[in-house]
Amino acid sequence: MIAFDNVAYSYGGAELLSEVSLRLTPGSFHFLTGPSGAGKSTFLKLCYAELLPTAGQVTIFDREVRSLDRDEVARMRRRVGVVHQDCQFLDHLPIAANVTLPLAVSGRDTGAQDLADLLGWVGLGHLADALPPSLSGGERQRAAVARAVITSPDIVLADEPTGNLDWEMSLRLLTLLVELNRMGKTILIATHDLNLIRTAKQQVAARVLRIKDRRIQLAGADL
Ligand SMILES: Nc1ncnc2c1ncn2[C@@H]1O[C@H](COP(=O)(O)OP(=O)(O)OP(=O)(O)O)[C@@H](O)[C@H]1O
Repeated sequence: MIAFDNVAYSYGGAELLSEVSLRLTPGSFHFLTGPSGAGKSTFLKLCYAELLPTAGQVTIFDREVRSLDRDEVARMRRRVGVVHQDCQFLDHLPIAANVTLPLAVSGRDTGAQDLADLLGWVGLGHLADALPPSLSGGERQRAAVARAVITSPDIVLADEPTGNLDWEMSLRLLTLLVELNRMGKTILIATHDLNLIRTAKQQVAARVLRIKDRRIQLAGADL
């Protein structure tokens, strides 16, 4: 589904990531962990061609990312839902409009019932008309999950989705991501939160990737 072959990435200076070779297979559940500044967000951006590797090959849905033209990148991105670290909502639009934005920009519509079902699933049915600044951190993150999955993506990437949440809210968010995985979606979550990883591993066969010394390795069972 996503394959890295001997990938390196540098923002211009020294390499941040080197010799990264790994596969995210369909239906898998991965965490990505590592110290602040290690390159977790950068790795996620390589997974949806927001960044192109400076060496090696990244293949998404069987296509090497450098071979994709602009339309093909746009089509590929509809199959990858991203929960961004800072949510990035349009504050003047209600939550319902923010959540459906990825469909609206590609000229598609959402059935009212589908939208109501989706907002109900993330526990925001009562906040469809609310503006983003009035939501709590946990509500914003759940809206971000709804927005990431409105296009029915095959893969969901989440960048520190529980970063500012208390434990109860973190668990609620984790439950949504585990449910998505049970629906067959491939999940990758970048997080510092080792408790979240341990809790997830009791619910799902999650594997843990760790960035260390610019390489990404599969962590042992100790996590
Ligand atoms: N656009 C950019 N230009 C130059 N350097 C960048 C850019 N984006 C990120 N970096 C640097 O690359 C390094 C890795 O950043 P990245 O955001 O991928 O790390 P991270 O592991 O996600 O960190 P955190 O856990 O703090 O979010 C950092 O040192 C960062 O300052």
